[in-house]
Amino acid sequence: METKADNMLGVQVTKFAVFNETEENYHRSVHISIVHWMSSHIVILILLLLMIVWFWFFGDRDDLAYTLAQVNKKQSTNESGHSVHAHETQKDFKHTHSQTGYRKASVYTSNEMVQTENVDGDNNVEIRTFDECLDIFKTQKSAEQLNDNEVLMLVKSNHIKPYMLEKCVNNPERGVGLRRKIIATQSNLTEALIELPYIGYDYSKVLGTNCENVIGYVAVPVGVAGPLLVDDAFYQVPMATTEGCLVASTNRGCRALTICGGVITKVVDDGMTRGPVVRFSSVTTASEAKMWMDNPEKFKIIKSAFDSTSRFARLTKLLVRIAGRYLFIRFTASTGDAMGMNMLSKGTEKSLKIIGGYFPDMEVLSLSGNFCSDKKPAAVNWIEGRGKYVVSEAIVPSKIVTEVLKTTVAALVDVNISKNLMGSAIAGSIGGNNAHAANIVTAVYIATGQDPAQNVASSNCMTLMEACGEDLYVSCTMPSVEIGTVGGGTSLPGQSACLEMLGVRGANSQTPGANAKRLARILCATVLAGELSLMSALTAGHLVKSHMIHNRSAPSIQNLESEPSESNRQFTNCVS
Ligand SMILES: CC(C)(COP(=O)([O-])OP(=O)([O-])OC[C@H]1O[C@@H](n2cnc3c(N)ncnc32)[C@H](O)[C@@H]1OP(=O)([O-])[O-])[C@@H](O)C(=O)NCCC(=O)NCCSC(=O)C[C@@](C)(O)CC(=O)[O-]
Ligand SMILES: NC(=O)C1=CN([C@@H]2O[C@H](COP(=O)(O)OP(=O)(O)OC[C@H]3O[C@@H](n4cnc5c(N)ncnc54)[C@H](OP(=O)(O)O)[C@@H]3O)[C@@H](O)[C@H]2O)C=CC1
Repeated sequence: METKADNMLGVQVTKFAVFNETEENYHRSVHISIVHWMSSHIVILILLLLMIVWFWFFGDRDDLAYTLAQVNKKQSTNESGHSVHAHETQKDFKHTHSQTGYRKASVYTSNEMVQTENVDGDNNVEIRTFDECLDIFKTQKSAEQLNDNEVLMLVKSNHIKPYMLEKCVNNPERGVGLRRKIIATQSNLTEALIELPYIGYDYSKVLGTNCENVIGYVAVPVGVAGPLLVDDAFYQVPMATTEGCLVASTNRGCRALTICGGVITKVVDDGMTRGPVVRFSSVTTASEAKMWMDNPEKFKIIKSAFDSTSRFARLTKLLVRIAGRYLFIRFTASTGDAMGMNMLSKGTEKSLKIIGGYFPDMEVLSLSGNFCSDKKPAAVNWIEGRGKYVVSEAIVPSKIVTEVLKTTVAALVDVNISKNLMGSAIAGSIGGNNAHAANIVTAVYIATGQDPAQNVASSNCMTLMEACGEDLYVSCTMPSVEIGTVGGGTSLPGQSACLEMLGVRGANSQTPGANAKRLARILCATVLAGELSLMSALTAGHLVKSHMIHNRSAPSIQNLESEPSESNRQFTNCVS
């Protein structure tokens, strides 16, 4: 018979309860167990030391730092009953390996990312008096020398605005961490924030450019579609998405297009727009002002004011519409490599001041009067264009249509007419004569730091398919691609890496605007790839099957269903 008992060291001591066992025998068995326990731990320690030495010389030290931090964390969790102060641990990572702060952040477990477990600050750190802290803050004009508790005290007393924390402590990441503590306490969000990472991001690039009141960042997976042959150059196109199947599909389109000799693209027009609304005292002065602005000589006066606001923005056109005593003036300008919305706003404001000098009764109601039209569905962008006006085309041999796309030329042409032309007409669509241009536009926009809200007009697209002998002629026309390689989110670390992949990062020093145009061409060619693949899947009846495989096999989704359907089970089994 055998029983087990736990001793104080946590070692399980096996005690043989024999009826005639003596006290001495029992003590001997305890000693033997302790010696066994110690020797096995010594062996583990030696192995650990050998691993450290190996990693130090041959391995990725960053991973080693991570492993050691895990061990430390476990120890301190055991000792204190709660997790270690993650901030310190992760700060060490950043110093160990400059590039890894960013990389490691994505593999932190929930507990390592949490900055809110001690929401009132560090209780072990001494706090100076309120007056002392305020005096330091005021004389140094900075809260850098104050500890977290002291900074939080000044926030509570309204001496530091929570949205100014980064500036006040002169440390963007510390500022973000402090803000998380504040909102965790105020709004009881400690648990909610656990899985929102914030460590290891270069917030110095964000401040004043991309986001305010920052509490972290959301990671989006980036897939790659390619190689795609566009105008005799090969590209690997980054796509940030959470829609399983989208990258696979675009990749299939890229494969078909690249085998068949690639895509030809052209940018046929280029001009970002801003359309203010102004009001006059009567239709008489409003119409006089319209005629004045339509006069090419007067246009020169407006242009000179507009162009003075930027080294790159150049006014090319004015489109003036009258509605009673209101005028809607659509300013169009080329904007170099920038998408150009800030530039257009700046130039338009200056121009309106000049126009106001000639028409004193003109009242500027709003710098944006929705005639631009930015981030809203509008026919004006479809008809007049906005940003880059791009077209792409390819001829796909019938053999590739059959072998790579698993369909036929006739079926594609047929479904393109009934779905993308007739179906969109029936739906009353404007700019939506396509299958899923928005899918590709949005994924590339998120990856490359474009303004994702501009997927509205940027996704305007007409997909055309025709039989060309036995082969397929396919084209995409996109009149309003709002895109840039400088400004906005394009200089953030991950986003600029994606632009670099395409060879279009930043400003083109020789020909300003060439990088943005190239990016627009690559986008239009990638849309063509996406259109080709989805249209093929639809004609072949493969849409649902492929989404069950690529879009629904994560365990998290399966757990949502108590009883998986027969088809789900079938496809999940297929994948595993
Ligand atoms: C999923 C496929 C591509 C399978 O398509 P398939 O032909 O069965 O795949 P395959 O295994 O024969 O591979 C063919 C090629 O596809 C690519 N490919 C294949 N698998 C992968 C993968 N895992 N990762 C990367 N690339 C992949 C790859 O290029 C591969 O070539 P290979 O390199 O093997 O020689 C196909 O069924 C498909 O394209 N389905 C359509 C899915 C789609 O386009 N979804 C988009 C979203 S739908 C939507 O949101 C819009 C909608 C539908 O509502 C709009 C509307 O109203 O129309
Ligand atoms: N204000 C608004 O109405 C709206 C703003 N936005 C936001 O606007 C931002 C984008 O504005 P945008 O005007 O594109 O960018 P920016 O505001 O960043 O302006 C671009 C800056 O880059 C400079 N620059 C340097 N090299 C070049 C080059 N080769 N080509 C063009 N510019 C160059 C420009 O110089 P210079 O100073 O000489 O012009 C300018 O200062 C995004 O964050 C977007 O989300 C979006 C919609 C509306």
